[in-house]
Amino acid sequence: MSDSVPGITVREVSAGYGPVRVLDQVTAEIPHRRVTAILGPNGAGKSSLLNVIAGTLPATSGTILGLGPRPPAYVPQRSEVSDALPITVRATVAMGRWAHRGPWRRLTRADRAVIDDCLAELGISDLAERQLGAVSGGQRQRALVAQGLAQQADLLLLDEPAAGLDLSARSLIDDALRGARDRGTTVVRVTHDLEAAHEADHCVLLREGRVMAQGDPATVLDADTISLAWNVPTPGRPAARRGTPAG
Ligand SMILES: Nc1ncnc2c1ncn2[C@@H]1O[C@H](COP(=O)(O)OP(=O)(O)OP(=O)(O)O)[C@@H](O)[C@H]1O
Repeated sequence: MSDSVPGITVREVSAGYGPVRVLDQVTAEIPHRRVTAILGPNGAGKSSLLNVIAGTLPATSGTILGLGPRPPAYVPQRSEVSDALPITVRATVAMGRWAHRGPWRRLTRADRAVIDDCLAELGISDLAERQLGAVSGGQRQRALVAQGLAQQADLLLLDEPAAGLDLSARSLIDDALRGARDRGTTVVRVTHDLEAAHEADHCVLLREGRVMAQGDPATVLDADTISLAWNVPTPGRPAARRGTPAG
């Protein structure tokens, strides 16, 4: 990796909900100024790990090293955002500037330029004056990603930003995340999509609250690892059995 700046280190982090532990001694590297995909089967703990990094789910043990002084931008799953909010698409994206301005301060010309750029980057400029509740789910999702980008944070965390989107919307989001990376942002996205994980610079594969593998997606995501993680058969071979040690 050409970048010598240290990334974020998740060190032996455990976390859960009440007495239930859903992350168990997770140790992972998040390289600086790269796109990292967190992937794994349903319930593996992906969102929980993202929330621990975001600081919204406390770790019961372990530490996160290398977080900068500025708060991260966090883009929630679409399902967590009400579509009944009486707010336009533009105002939704403009909220991303609050981190810089506070909610009641007037937007500057520079803020408006950032908002316009983010709307354009996600292909939703023509929807800017529509109510958030009056655009499609996929368009709303893009507005949330645009809001995250508009924060211009050092660390951008996204929980399944492309879930349920069509091919062209997915590729807009992939391009936008790579653009943010190229401008110096560290991007972490939760995904179910193996293709999106392959597009990332780095991946962390979780299963049952533990890191199963991490590193370069082309190396990590081989057919045997995928088969073991999701408990599905490798083509031409019987399914790997749950809990069976590799090899
Ligand atoms: N608020 C909560 N209260 C109690 N348990 C929770 C809560 N949120 C998640 N869990 C549990 O924690 C575990 C990990 O959930 P998490 O959402 O982190 O997994 P995930 O890998 O993101 O799953 P998915 O792919 O289904 O979105 C699951 O067993 C889930 O049921």
